[in-house]
Amino acid sequence: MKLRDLFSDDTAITVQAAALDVGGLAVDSRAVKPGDVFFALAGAKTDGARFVAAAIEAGAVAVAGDHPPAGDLAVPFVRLTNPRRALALAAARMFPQQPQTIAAVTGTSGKTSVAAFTRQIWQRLGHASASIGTIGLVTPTRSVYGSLTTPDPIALHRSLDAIAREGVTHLALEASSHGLDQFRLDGVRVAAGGFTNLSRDHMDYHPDVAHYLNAKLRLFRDLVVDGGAAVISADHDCSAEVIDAARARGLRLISVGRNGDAGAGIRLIAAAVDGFAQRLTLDHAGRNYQVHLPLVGEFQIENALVAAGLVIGTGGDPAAVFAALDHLEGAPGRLELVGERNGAPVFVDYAHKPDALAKSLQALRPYAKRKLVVVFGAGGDRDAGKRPLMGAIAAESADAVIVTDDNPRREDPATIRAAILAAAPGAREIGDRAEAIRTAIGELQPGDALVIAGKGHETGQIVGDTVLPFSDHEAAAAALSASAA
Ligand SMILES: CC(=O)N[C@H]1[C@@H](OP(=O)(O)OP(=O)(O)OC[C@H]2O[C@@H](n3ccc(=O)[nH]c3=O)[C@H](O)[C@@H]2O)O[C@H](CO)[C@@H](O)[C@@H]1O[C@H](C)C(=O)N[C@@H](C)C(=O)N[C@H](CCC(=O)O)C(=O)O
Ligand SMILES: Nc1ncnc2c1ncn2[C@@H]1O[C@H](COP(=O)(O)OP(=O)(O)OP(=O)(O)O)[C@@H](O)[C@H]1O
Ligand SMILES: N[C@H](CCC[C@H](N)C(=O)O)C(=O)O
Ligand SMILES: [Mg+2]
Repeated sequence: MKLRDLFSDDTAITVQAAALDVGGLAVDSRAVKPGDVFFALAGAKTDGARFVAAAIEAGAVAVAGDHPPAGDLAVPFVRLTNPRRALALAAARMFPQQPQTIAAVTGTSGKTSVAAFTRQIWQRLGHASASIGTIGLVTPTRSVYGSLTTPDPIALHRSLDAIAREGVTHLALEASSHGLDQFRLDGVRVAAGGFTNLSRDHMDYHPDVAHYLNAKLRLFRDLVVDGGAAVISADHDCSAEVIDAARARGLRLISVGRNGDAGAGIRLIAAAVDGFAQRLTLDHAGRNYQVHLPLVGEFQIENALVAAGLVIGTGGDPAAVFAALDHLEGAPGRLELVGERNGAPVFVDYAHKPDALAKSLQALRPYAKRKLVVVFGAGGDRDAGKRPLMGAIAAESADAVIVTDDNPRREDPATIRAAILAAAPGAREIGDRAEAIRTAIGELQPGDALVIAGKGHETGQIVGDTVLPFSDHEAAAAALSASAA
């Protein structure tokens, strides 16, 4: 590919540079291969411009960025006003194939679940379907774990091209606020955007909630294609603002939930817990549908309806879509029932932020006739403000609380636990997560319910820079079999 072909026509490039052959794109000097264009990006920790010499040394044939690096440059420099966006658009040109139908979902909680549900519904409707997000890339034939919820644009466009060539026609993507803010999804042809909810998260990255919401609104303002669909949960304080953003673009609005529009949207008329499932009555386009949703947790109704809306908004037959909800499987580690002791159910959940923890405990209350027990912690090198909030929520909504470690990273784990414990009177402290899980399971009595929150699908405990193998699923299984012996 020629350098010229990577950029929009209004990008100034000398005639000589325009004809350069380009082999690939790189944002990290350590990943540059001979023939690559190096994008020097100013980041949260450092400035890519500092690594231009290293990139050229590694074989970069051109450098792109918003300011030329100091000193003489041995290769052409392409000046860009928005290098992160230009990078994503260049990646879309370098990896041109995409699944025909792409839906993206944002919101503080529920993205992974909605992406998984959307993939499952499409699959049941007969489409080769994939999802990309926190649990990685999942296609009909393979599952590949990735470290980011929304991958960097080079990795993302490479994956889109690869799965399209493998025959995947439908893709559900998670759009994180970091991903939207950093233009990681630009260049993706998004046919439908989904929005679940907004609560406190990532306050270590976004200066305030307005900035956080604005990042999420980029999905509707900038990314969904003209004439595309906007599927918005209508039951929250922020819903009206999101709906306004979608309307301003003239997108086809599908509002869902108790306040959803029963015409174009999906209105939840009634919901009742039925064992580890829920019975729903829905109205859509003048018809009434009965659904048996095989999932625990009221919040999963929101996720299922957003997913249904995304499939309907991209052409799915409503009756087939609602019938497919009866077969949904939860994403791994999202209020997943992993076993029971003395008749008390044990769940693994990914609640690692205040609202998710509140919703998770609220969802499990009907299953705890005696004590609702929670084991959780909070991540190091992440928003410290959420720690006391989560402590207070646990103390208020659970009957027994064990505070433990959850990826302390470079922070002192005891300090993190202390911040939670200060707001959770009566809570016990057991730093070692396996021991905390063993203790909680060992104490379960008939009528209790336990949720082990915060790590969900994760398979490691990050201590310092080391990832120690750890899985709540395995720790719970070991404790359950030990207590049964
Ligand atoms: C804070 C953040 O989001 N950082 C992302 C951002 O990095 P950055 O540009 O700020 O990085 P930086 O370290 O300041 O470096 C600046 C530039 O110098 C380059 N560099 C640096 C060192 C070097 O030797 N050579 C070199 O070229 C870097 O590659 C980078 O381009 O852009 C990178 C490329 O896209 C991302 O990999 C990186 O994600 C980091 C690893 C991260 O941990 N992000 C998390 C917080 C994140 O994005 N999370 C969200 C939400 C999760 C959720 O709630 O579900 C996600 O989507 O996963
Ligand atoms: N619609 C919802 N409303 C409130 N809480 C939810 C909702 N959906 C899921 N949760 C809670 O949030 C946790 C994470 O759910 P999920 O992984 O689907 O969301 P996510 O937005 O992808 O989260 P993350 O940003 O951490 O990847 C669940 O385990 C549950 O505790
Ligand atoms: N994507 C989120 C996941 C947090 C999961 C939790 N287990 C933690 O480590 O805090 C983050 O990186 O902030
Ligand atoms: Mg996720």
